This record gives sequence, structure tokens and C-alpha cells, in this order.
Amino acid sequence: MEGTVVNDDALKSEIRQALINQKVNACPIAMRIAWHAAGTYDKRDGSGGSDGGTMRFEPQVYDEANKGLSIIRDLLLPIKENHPEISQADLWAFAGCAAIEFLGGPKIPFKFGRRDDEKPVRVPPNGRLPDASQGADHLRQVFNRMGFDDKEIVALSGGHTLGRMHEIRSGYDGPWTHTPLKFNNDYYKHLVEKTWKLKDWAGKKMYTDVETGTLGMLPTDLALIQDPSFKKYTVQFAKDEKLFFEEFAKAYAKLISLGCPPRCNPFNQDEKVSGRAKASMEFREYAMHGAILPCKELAKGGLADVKAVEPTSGRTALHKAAFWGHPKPFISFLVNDCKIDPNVQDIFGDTALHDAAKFGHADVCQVLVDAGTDLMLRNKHGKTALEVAQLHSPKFALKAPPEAGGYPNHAACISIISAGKRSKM
Ligand code: HEM
Repeated sequence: MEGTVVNDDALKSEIRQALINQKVNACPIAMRIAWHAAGTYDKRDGSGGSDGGTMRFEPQVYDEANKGLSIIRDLLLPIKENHPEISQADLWAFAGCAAIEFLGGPKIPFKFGRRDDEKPVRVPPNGRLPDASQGADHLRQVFNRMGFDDKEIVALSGGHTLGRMHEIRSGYDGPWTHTPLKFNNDYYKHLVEKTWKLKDWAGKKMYTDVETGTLGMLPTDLALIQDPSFKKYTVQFAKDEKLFFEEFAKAYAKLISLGCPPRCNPFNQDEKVSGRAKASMEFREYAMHGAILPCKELAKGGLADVKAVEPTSGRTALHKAAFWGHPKPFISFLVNDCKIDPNVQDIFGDTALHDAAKFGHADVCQVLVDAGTDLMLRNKHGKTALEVAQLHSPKFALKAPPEAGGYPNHAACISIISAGKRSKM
């Protein structure tokens, strides 16, 4: 969504809990939903792709190729409910990237900004995803339609290093590698090094390895060693895992931004951080560490935009300094000289005062109350800064060692904020 600010790390850890727990490891299917949402793209008319979150609608939701994906949609639903600011389309795409990373794969460049359509106005027709029973020509037809070349087709097919086929869903059965929960280049190594024969079974035509009879390959997988141009890349990726990771990350990042607004494209030059944005980022970083001199340097002559918020968290330099309880003169510099608005709320709805109150930084609270923070502002949990101080007072009592800046003083925070409230009545 336009202007969505997301704390990637926090979101990633919620996704990790949903995908990897005592009941499941749903990472492979998370990667698959992102690919299926994106793989409907047609470059000729710009239709399809992950923007719109169209897999929520008929007929796409019932496409044969999407069988079984309701499981992952349901697993991710509580996260969507917890984060109304993130579209389902972004969540599926991001969960796929996170899943790849959780299983040891490359970090996929990613940008938020996909929208959820409210009505099924852009749902692509079914049947655009590849048919596993076919060969190289079909793969080219489908992937060229999306704008991918041979190297990218082979790199993307490496997604089959994860997970397995399920007879009940696709009519095929078995894993591609012996380590289906590890992202590596074994898929290519197996294609190149093992001997594959037709699987002797009543199911759909597929291949199995002669050696163990436990692995599987689809006809489209075997096309990667049957077609000379595909084979060249398959052999390269089998030899060089690093190269595979690089090419996969690039192609997958491109895949999940097909048909999406330009802000979702991580390779879009316009979206690169400008010099001033970089200086502003550094300013926030120094503020977090309480480094006053570098902050003053960056503030001088407007080198940095001192009021800028961190795009992923919505936090100002003041939030960061307040959180760590830096000394009064520093907080006062940020509020009074830099004129950072103490009422800015981050994506959790917290003001700098909420952060200071949570950790019992009484001196910081004093400056922020004096600076006129609106004491009635509530965070996403519905709490004012005073309520946050009260809530955390028993939890943190006498826990912080003196070298971490002294013991937290929630009692003082409570009385400072209460006095501030009374004076405004
Ligand atoms: C090249 C054309 C492709 C074809 C024909 C194809 C076909 C299939 C089929 C038939 C299955 C088995 C589904 C099941 O029974 O559960 C499958 C699973 C899977 N596919 Fe593909 N796929 C293709 C490309 C891709 C790409 C590009 C990716 C990701 C980059 C991908 C990722 C996966 C994953 C991770 C699974 C395992 C899911 C699980 O364990 O539940 N596939 N694919």
C-alpha cells in the first residue's frame, strides 16, 4: 500500500512462528504461494501478477494449480489480522522471501506496496501457470510471457530444491532432493549427476532416480537437462551454488514484483536512497547510540532531514534516543533544537514518551512532557504512556544493571507523566 511502513524484522519473526513450529514447517508452500500469485503475469497486456491479491477470488482460488494453497493462506491469516496495514498481496510475497531465507537460501530483495483489490476486477483467467507434464517449449512459452529468459527459467525452477510433490494435490509424488527443507543446489546436482527413469506407478508420468527410487522429477524438470540451452545453466548451477543463489534471488525478486506498482520493484533506480536520505538514516543511527557530536554535524546546514522517520518502523531519531534513555541534554537537543515532533507515533502507535516510559527513563520523560507531548495518545494496544509505565513498572523493577544506564525508574516516570496530565486539566 502507498506509504506503508513495515518493520521487516518484527514481521519476519511473526512469519517464522507461523511457518515453523511444533506442527509444521510450511516454508516450501509459502514460497509456492508467492510464485503462484505472481506467475500469472502477462507482459503483453500487464494483466496478472501479485498486485491485487487476486488469488482471494474465484476462479483463481480454484485453479487446479493452486490446490493445497488454502493451507498457507489460512496459516498467514492471523498475521494479516494483526497487521491491517499490510496487504495480503504483500504478505504472501514477503512470506515467500522470508521462507527462502529461513531455510538457508539467499536474501531476496523486496519492497512492500502491493494492494489488495476489494472486488475481483483484475482476476486473471485460470491455466496461466505451467503444466508439469510438458517440456522445454511450453516452459519458454509460459515464462517468456512473463518476461523471463532461459537463464532465469532455469534459476527459478531451482525453487524445487524445496518441498515435495503430493499425489493428493497435483497427482505427482515425492521430493526432488533428500533435504527438502534446506535451500541448496542439490536439485541441479541431482538433475546432472543422477540417472532418471520413468517412475513405475499408476500416477501421472514422472521420473524417479535409478539409485534409490525415492526422489522425483517432473517432465518440466527433466527438460532442464534435455534442452541444450537450459542444460548449460543447469550444469553451471550444479557446480556453483553461489551463482545459483545470486541468479535465483534476482529472478525471484523480479517475479514477485511483476505487474506491481514501481515502488514494489527493488531494482527501480528512482527508489534508491538519495544522499540526504542516507544522511537522515545515519542521523537516526547516531541518535540511537546517543552520539551528540555526529548528530550535530549532520543536522548542520540541513545535511540530514532530522525529522525524517524510518520507513520500515515509522520511528524518529527521538524515538530511538528515548528508547535507550540517553541524557537529558541530548533529548532536549532533539526536541528543542531539531524540533522533532514528540507526538509522532511509530507503526506500533508509540510516541517517544511511550518508549521512555516503558523502560523507566525518568529524565527523558521529563523533557518529553515539558516539550508538550500529548499525554492522551494511545498506542496500538490502546495504552497511553502513563499506562505503559504502570504496566512495565513491576516487570522491570531492579532488573537493569547499573552499567546499562542505571536502574529504571518507573515510579518517577509515573509521577512526571501524572503531574503533566494534571497541569493540562
Ligand atoms: C517450471 C515450472 C514449474 C512447474 C511445472 C511446477 C510444478 C509443480 C508441481 C506439480 C508441484 C507439486 C505440488 C504438490 O503436489 O504439492 C510443485 C511444487 C512446488 N513448486 Fe513448482 N513448478 C514450477 C516452477 C516453480 C517455481 C518457479 C517455484 C519457485 C520459485 C516453485 C516452487 C515449488 C515448491 C516450493 C513446491 C513444493 C511445495 C510443497 O512442498 O508443498 N515451482 N511445483
